[in-house]
Amino acid sequence: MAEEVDVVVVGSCMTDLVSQTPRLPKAGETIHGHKFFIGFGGKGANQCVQAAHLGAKTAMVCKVGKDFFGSSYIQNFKDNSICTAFVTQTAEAMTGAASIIVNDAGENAIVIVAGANMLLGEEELEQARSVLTKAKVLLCQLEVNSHISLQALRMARQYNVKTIFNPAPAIPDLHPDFYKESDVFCCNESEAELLTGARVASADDAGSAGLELLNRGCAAVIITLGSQGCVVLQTSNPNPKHIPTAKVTPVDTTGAGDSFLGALAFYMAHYPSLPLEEMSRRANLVAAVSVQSVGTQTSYPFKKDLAEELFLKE
Ligand SMILES: Nc1ncnc2c1ncn2[C@@H]1O[C@H](COP(=O)(O)OP(=O)(O)OP(=O)(O)O)[C@@H](O)[C@H]1O
Repeated sequence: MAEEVDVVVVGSCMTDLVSQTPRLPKAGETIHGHKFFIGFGGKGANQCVQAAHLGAKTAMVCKVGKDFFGSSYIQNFKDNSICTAFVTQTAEAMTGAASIIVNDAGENAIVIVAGANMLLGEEELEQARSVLTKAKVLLCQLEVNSHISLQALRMARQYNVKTIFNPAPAIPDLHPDFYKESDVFCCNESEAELLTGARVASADDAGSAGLELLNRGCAAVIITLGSQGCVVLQTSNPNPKHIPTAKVTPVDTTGAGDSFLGALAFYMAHYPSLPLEEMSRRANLVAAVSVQSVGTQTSYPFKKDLAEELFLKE
């Protein structure tokens, strides 16, 4: 099993509990909503699911609660052909959950309880060592303890596994080694702003912020720009390259960034000789499909839904 995995994600799982209401309740108030649904989310799991939908052999290293949500999440991974050998269940905390209220105007109020995600520890990383050090790509974010993400990146790098780090949700005092351990450091505009202190409102701004991040020691930087696609910079070619995405009518952009990252991991694992700009162009097009339907993981396209040109060797 371990030898077969292309993409390993060390990261989070969250159950989204979504209520749709006419308006957001005030403190102490009870109101009636008109719809409730449960979704599978969490940045780590989302990215893993997108990579799997494109055909990558994936494994998730994460922790869920010994509860109904944790067991359902494990089944969700299995349904998406993701290896669950390194998904552990704990009785010490509940599965991570996001309680989301969305009003008719599309505004929301969200409470996230990271729960079991924060209990993912060094022991679980050690148990996953065999798979993590033999994979082609490791993908990490910041929805688990940051020292676990950093340790996973270090472990992968020692074995020449390509690393993608997504500093989300962003923290202002990011450990400097995160840059050095990243083959690709990929963030969105607001994360780039927080990390550099500079405003990022255009592709040009993203180029300048990207250069600053690149100078902190990563091999490449990608800043995603929503409907404007992304900007790519590499130490081998530090001139920022703006890569536009498809012009589409978005229906729900939730999780677009995770779709992009999952797709990028797939391309780095399956087509390692493609230039990073070309991988980013294709990841843009995959994410552009995801914004055209509702939901997060449920909006992520499969290989069969996409143009053949996205799977050409060059
Ligand atoms: N309106 C859009 N039209 C086309 N592509 C889009 C659109 N929004 C997002 N994308 C695609 O998704 C990628 C990631 O989007 P974005 O930069 O908004 O990430 P994000 O802010 O992390 O998203 P989210 O927080 O919603 O997951 C973009 O680089 C682009 O390829």
